[in-house]
Parts: sequence; C-alpha cells; structure tokens
Amino acid sequence: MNNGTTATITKAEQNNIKAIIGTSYNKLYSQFQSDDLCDVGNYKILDQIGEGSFGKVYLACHKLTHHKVVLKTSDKKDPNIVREVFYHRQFNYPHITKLYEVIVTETKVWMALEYCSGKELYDHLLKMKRIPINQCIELFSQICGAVYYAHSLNCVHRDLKLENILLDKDGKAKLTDFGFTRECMTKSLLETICGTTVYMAPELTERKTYDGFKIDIWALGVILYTMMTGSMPFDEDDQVKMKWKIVHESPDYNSTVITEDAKDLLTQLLSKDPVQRPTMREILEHPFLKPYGSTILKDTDTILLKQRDATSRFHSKRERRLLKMLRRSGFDVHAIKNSVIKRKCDNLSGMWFLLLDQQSKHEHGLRPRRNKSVLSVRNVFDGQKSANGDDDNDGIIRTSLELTKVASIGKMINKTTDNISLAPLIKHISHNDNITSVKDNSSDITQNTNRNNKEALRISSMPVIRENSMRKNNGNNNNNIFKKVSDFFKQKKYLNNQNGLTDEFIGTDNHPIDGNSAARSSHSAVDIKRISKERKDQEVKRKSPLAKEKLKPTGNSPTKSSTVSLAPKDQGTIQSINGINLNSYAQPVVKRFKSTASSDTSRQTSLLNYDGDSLKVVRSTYSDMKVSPKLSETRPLSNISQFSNDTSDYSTDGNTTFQNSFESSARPAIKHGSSQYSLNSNSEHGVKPPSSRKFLRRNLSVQSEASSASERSSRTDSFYDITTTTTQIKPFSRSKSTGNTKDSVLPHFSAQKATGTWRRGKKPSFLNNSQTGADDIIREESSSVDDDSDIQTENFVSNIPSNILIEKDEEKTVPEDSDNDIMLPPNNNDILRNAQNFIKTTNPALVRRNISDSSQWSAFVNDSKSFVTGTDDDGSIENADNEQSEDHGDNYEEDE
Ligand SMILES: Nc1ncnc2c1ncn2[C@@H]1O[C@H](COP(=O)(O)OP(=O)(O)OP(=O)(O)O)[C@@H](O)[C@H]1O
Repeated sequence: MNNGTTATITKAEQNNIKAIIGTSYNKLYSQFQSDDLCDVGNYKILDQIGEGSFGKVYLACHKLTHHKVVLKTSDKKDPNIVREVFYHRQFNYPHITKLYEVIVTETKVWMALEYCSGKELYDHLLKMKRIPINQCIELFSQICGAVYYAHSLNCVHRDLKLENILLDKDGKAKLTDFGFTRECMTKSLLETICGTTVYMAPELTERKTYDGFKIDIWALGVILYTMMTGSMPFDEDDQVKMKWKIVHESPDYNSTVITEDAKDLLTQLLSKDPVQRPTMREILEHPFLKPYGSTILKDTDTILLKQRDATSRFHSKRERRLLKMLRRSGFDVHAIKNSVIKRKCDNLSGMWFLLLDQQSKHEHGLRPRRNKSVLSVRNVFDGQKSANGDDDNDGIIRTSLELTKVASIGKMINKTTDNISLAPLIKHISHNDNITSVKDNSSDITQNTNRNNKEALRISSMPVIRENSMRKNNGNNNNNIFKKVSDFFKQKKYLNNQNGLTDEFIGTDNHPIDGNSAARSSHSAVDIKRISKERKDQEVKRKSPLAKEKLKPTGNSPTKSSTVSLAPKDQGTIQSINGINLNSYAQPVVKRFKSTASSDTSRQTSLLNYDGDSLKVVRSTYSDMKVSPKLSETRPLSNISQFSNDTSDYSTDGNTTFQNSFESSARPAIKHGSSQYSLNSNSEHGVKPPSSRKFLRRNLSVQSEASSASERSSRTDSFYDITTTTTQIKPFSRSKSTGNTKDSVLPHFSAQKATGTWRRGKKPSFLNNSQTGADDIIREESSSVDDDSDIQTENFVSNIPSNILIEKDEEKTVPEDSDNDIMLPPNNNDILRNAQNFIKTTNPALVRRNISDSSQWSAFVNDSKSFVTGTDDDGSIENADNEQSEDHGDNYEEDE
C-alpha cells in the first residue's frame, strides 16, 4: 500500500513535502530555542508595555476568552511579591485592578491583572497639566472608594500615589500595586517606614509609630492637591527640605483652582496631626465630593456587605448564568466554585473572573449595536411623544438605517454626557454668583439651524445644562433628537475647522443655553466667531511671557464667569474656569516618584547622604523611565524603607541619615555583630555607626518574617493552589560573587555558607538553603496544607490568627537569640523566645529581601569594585541560623 502510495507521488512532490516538513520542523525547533516569550499559561503575550522595579509588564491575551490582561512579572526571590499577591487577590472592587490569576514558574511569578489602557493617573496629569475640577471630584471619589474598601477590610495600602492609580479605557480610576499593603487589625500602630517621601505623612517622615489608615489619608491629600493644582504640595529636590516642609509647613492653598470646599477637605486630609484627619467615610461624605462621594460610599457598602455574606456567592443573575453555561459545556463547576471561593488565583478562578467580566461587558453595550440603538431611539421618540402629547420628530420619515445611525450618535452624546458631566462643578460653584451668569448666559456658542441640516446648529457643549435646559423647554425644537445629533456633529465640525479643537473639548465647554432658538439663530454665528477669536487671543496670551499672570475675564466675553472654556487641541483639557486661564499658571511640577525597595534607598544613603552629585548618579538609574528626560532628571528619588523601622541609617530615603539617630538610641543596644548597611553608610562618611545600627538587619529579617507570616497565613486560603510549574528541589547552586567583598560598601551575605536543610513535609529548620524563597513558599505550602480544607477566605482577615501577621513593625518580638544580633530589652524574653520559635517554624522568605537588596545595591555601586556582575547570584542570603549571623558580622568587619 505504502509503496503504491509513494509511487503515485512524483519526485518533485516528495521534495516539496520534505521542504514543508523541514520548514515546520525548523519553526518548531526555533520556537523551542527562542528566548522570546510567547505564552505564559493560558495567556499569549502581545507586547511589553512597561517595566516595574521588579520585572516587566506585558500586555497579553487570555486564549480562552480573548480578554486582554496585563502580565506583571516579578522575580520569585522578591518576597514582596508574596505580600502583593496575598493582599491583592483579596480585593474585588470596581476601582481596584483585578488580579485574575497568578502563575508561578521556576524563576518568576506572573500576575495576570486587569488591563487599564488609560495608563497612569500620573501620565494623565502630565498631559492635562491639571485635572479639571469635575474630573478631579469624580476620579478622587473613585480612588477614595478603593481606599475605603481596603480600609474596610482592615488593610492599608501605604504607597498611595499618582503612579499607582491607573485609568481604564473609560477613564475610571483603578488602584493598583499592593506591594506595601498590610493588615491593621492585629496592630493599630505601625512602625515600618514605607511609602514615597513626597506622599509621606509627617509622622512617617519623623519615623514615629503611625496609624496606617491615617498615612493613607494623608497621601490622598497629596494626590488631591496635585490633581487640582498640577503641582505637589511639599515638593523639594532636597529631601531634607521636603521632609521639613512636610512636618512644618502648610501647602499653598491660595491657588484659585482650590475652592472653599476643596480647601476644607485638603486641610483636613493634610492635617499634621493624624488624629485630625478624617476617616474615609467622612471624606466620601464631604461636600466637595458630592455627588460622587456619597454614591461611591453607598455602592462600596453594598459591595462589602455582599462580599461578607457567603450565602450570596454565585447568586447573582450573571453568576448563575455563567455557572449554567460552564456546566453545560462540561466544566467541573464545583472545582471552579472552590477555586473562586478560596481565591486561589489559579487558572480556574482566572477564567471565571475573566468570563464574568466579559459577560458584564456584553451586558453593558456589546450587544448588537444596531438593534439596541434602534430600540433606544424608539424609546426616545416614545418618551417624547407621550410627554409632549405630539410627535416631536417633525414628521420626518427616516429609514431604519438613519434611525440606527442617529441613535448611535445619541448614545454617544449621552455617553459623553455621563463621562464629562459638569454637574458637580456647577453645584460646586453654585454658591458663587457666577453660576447665575452660567445659566443666564444664553447667547454664547450657538448657531443657526434648519431642518435640512444644511447649516450648523446651535452649539451647546455643556451636557448637563443642556439636558436640564431641554427638559425645561420640553416641547420646543430642542427636544428633537435629530437636531441634537445634528448639532453635535455640526458644532464639532465647525469648531474643528475654525479652531482645531478636538471632540473632547466640546463636551467640556460650559456654555449654557436658554432654549430660545430664535435668539440663538440671530447671533450664534457671530458668537462663534467671537469666541473663536477670543480663544486665539487667549492662546497668544498664554504663550507670551505675561501669560503667567492670571487672565482676567473680559467684560463682554460670553464665557466670562463660571465658564469652562475650550482648550486648545494639544492640551486636552479645560482651559479656564471662572474666567481664569488655567494654562496661564506655572507648568505642573509633578514628578514621577518611583517606589524603590530598601536596596535602592540604601544605595542612596550609602552613596550620598544628600550629596548632590551622588543624587544625580542615583537619579540616572531611573533614566529609563518613560517620562521625559527633563522630568527624570529633576525627579527626586522616592523614599521607601519597607524593611526597616530604624531607618535612621538604613534610610530608603537617602536622607535619613544620622540626623534621626535619636530614634535609634531608643532601640535596644546591639549585643554584637553589626549591620553592613549601617556600617557601610557610616564608613563612607567616616562616622562611627551608632549601636542601634544593628537593628537594621534585624529589622530586615523581621520584616521579611512578615512576608513569611503572610505566606503562612495564606495557607489558610490555599496560597499553595496558585499555579506552579515544576519546583524541583535542587541543591543550592548559585554562583558566588566574584566581587571583592572587602572593598564592598554593600551589604552582602555569604550564601554558600548556608547549611540549613529543608525537607518536604517538615518544618524547615534553617530556611534558606533552597533555590529561591518563593520556591520554598510554594513547596512548604503544598506540603503542609490540606488542599481540601474548606476554608472561606473572602474576609481573609478574620481567618488570620493574630499571632501570625507579624511584620517588622513588631520588632520588639524579635527572638532573643535568633541571630545573636540584638540585646534584648529586659522583661521581654518570653515574648521574644516565643517569637523566635515562631520564626524558626516559618518559611525562608524572610531572607530574600536581603538577596535583592545587596545585589541591587552592589550592582549599582559597582564602581566600588566590590561586586562585579550578577551580584544577585552571589548567594547573598541571610540565614536565620547563628552561623550565618556570624557571617554577617564577619562581612561587616571586613567591610569596615
Ligand atoms: N494593570 C495595568 N494596566 C496597564 N498598565 C499597567 C498595569 N499595571 C502596570 N502597568 C504599567 O506597567 C508599568 C510598571 O508597572 P508597575 O508600576 O505596577 O510596576 P512596579 O514594579 O510595581 O513599579 P513600581 O513599584 O516601581 O512603581 C507602569 O508604567 C504601568 O503603567
């Protein structure tokens, strides 16, 4: 048979087939060999869209649902990723980016996150220069909603900043980046210094213990101020000055864009005394945020209530429909439910949430457009007819196609109205007489109209007012949907032609109408010309050196008061409010502040201690940021001391040097050994390190312990269920650093001396001998937790034993002899011994931060010749056992 078959194939055909097979074979081979990533789990990587401190960020597509997501990678060695995943997956809220799935590979952790195509609020602000007040209110309410939600779950974010607020495609705010989050149920006062200096509350900059909720509220104050004014309230290039300002100075509230209500709220948020700061509820109820704040508050309460009620799970119409669909398709619905309930973040729950999102998208507008549009048009007509008692479509018979087109446009207009409603603005300024002129000022941008749509119709781009006005004038021509549509396009076209304006400005222009079409028709064309001219004049003024001065409204300007004038195309924003030319103010001085890990900040400390030149060097490491070079250059580094309470020396801020050693002195004395961090910092400056310096490393360990505690607590909700690839237990095989440790000014811990062993199914004795911390986490979780335990984790905090969530904030619980580093405070020995036992039984992630710290640090300060390359492979692992601690001491001595 075969011979017969082959016999029928000519030689040429055979060669052809061979070539085809060869090509596809080679293709497959090169795919296998390629370093380029194409797929991760169920996700197809489309593009790299960013890069964070700890890894790359990709745009990807879920292959089963075609849903776009963001894949954020992080090195497994970074224990912060555990914290981020642990908290982030607990949150399910419209203004928090959704974490769909977590995939753990041998070296990396991949987080599949909700894609926010609108980028960061920071970028938005840069583009807009300052955010129009109505948008400010809306966005800020959304951000507050997210924080209120997190606070209601007893979690604090601790790194709230513009860069951590993303915008989705609809311009809605989404809070993200939970790398510094912690729960506050078990500890009311925290000590860990973390955040970004310019957003830090005074108590943080002073390194006092702090209420986690209150520092978030302060950061919100900074965010609101920056959004409104386009500049930061306490910005200084010099970090010492900045901190001084934060502690002692009030922001400048004199900006005319800060209204009375806004000022009242800002003053409360930025109150130096944390007790004076309002709660999230009070913020959302503040008059400035009306009406958005109270709506968000109500919605959030409903969400929280629903999420707390376990019986309401899978009961919504959408969920039931999806379950039914999945069951019919042969999915194991029980497994999916289990995965969702336990927040496993595996591929099942990932698929579930993606499908749910998709369903909601369909419900909100992805139905066949034509049908829906026609329907809505009919509704409009029906409504009008019944309301007016007569048919208001002027007897024009339209084809269904026309109806469809018009309805879609109508929908668009409505959408515009929704999105850029200026109602709050109107309300906000209603105490001002100017509002009257808004309402009465009917003669502005209008244009004549006729039924044939041959001439431009009136222009009214103040959607809310237009709506109200149309309601008022029910029965006249303004109610005609066709006219509305026609108006919209005519005015758009006209303005584009005349002024080069973009669509979006039409929606933000605040020009009222009076419904008097006759009056409009008489002078609208003139108005348009005049306004056009005024805009040009404004633009000229803005560009002139004198433009720094506030533009005074001209007496005859139709936009003279309480109006929001159109902005030129390149600015994309409202140009003036109440006749004040927003663009005439100083350009925004918002800078991007990068969350850095302790290693970064310790670099700063070690390198510079406010030395300007060094600071430049440090800054240059961030030059790959996407902001313009100018901005990057002037951008001060943010200060994050995630890992140290005693940051006086090991400051992530780079500016907390020995000035703050007063706090160190209050800490337990060092028994022996020392911290390389502190030593190095000091030795650089020829200052003898205070004894408390030792605390730095201890704090690092205890902080890391927090991660392991989190991980441990996460056992209760099946962290181990996160998708993993093979996690072979290999002997430690990382190459030793080739650097000369003697010369190093960097912390480094000799990894090859790690001698601990860890066995599957047993508690680790010494914890750091495995390949990576994350490996250990996964393995340990896998081995010690019963997968089938039916643990409810939705309100996760209630499931966490209070003794588990120890962070470095609880430094007093450092075990007495865990590494012989610390002289114990008297009377605390029992507590410390208990803590020591606890630490010994928890997993090894506690040491990982030091790995990356030292490596990053060393990589940066390479001119010190201490570490050459690949220093994170130097095995710089801090061990929990005594031997390792001694090593640290040795290194310290060597460095000194
Ligand atoms: N869900 C998302 N949707 C769209 N873009 C995102 C998303 N998450 C992150 N990005 C983009 O990826 C970039 C880096 O992400 P991100 O800032 O979260 O990383 P990171 O490691 O947390 O950085 P850092 O902590 O230093 O701020 C950012 O520019 C951000 O705009």
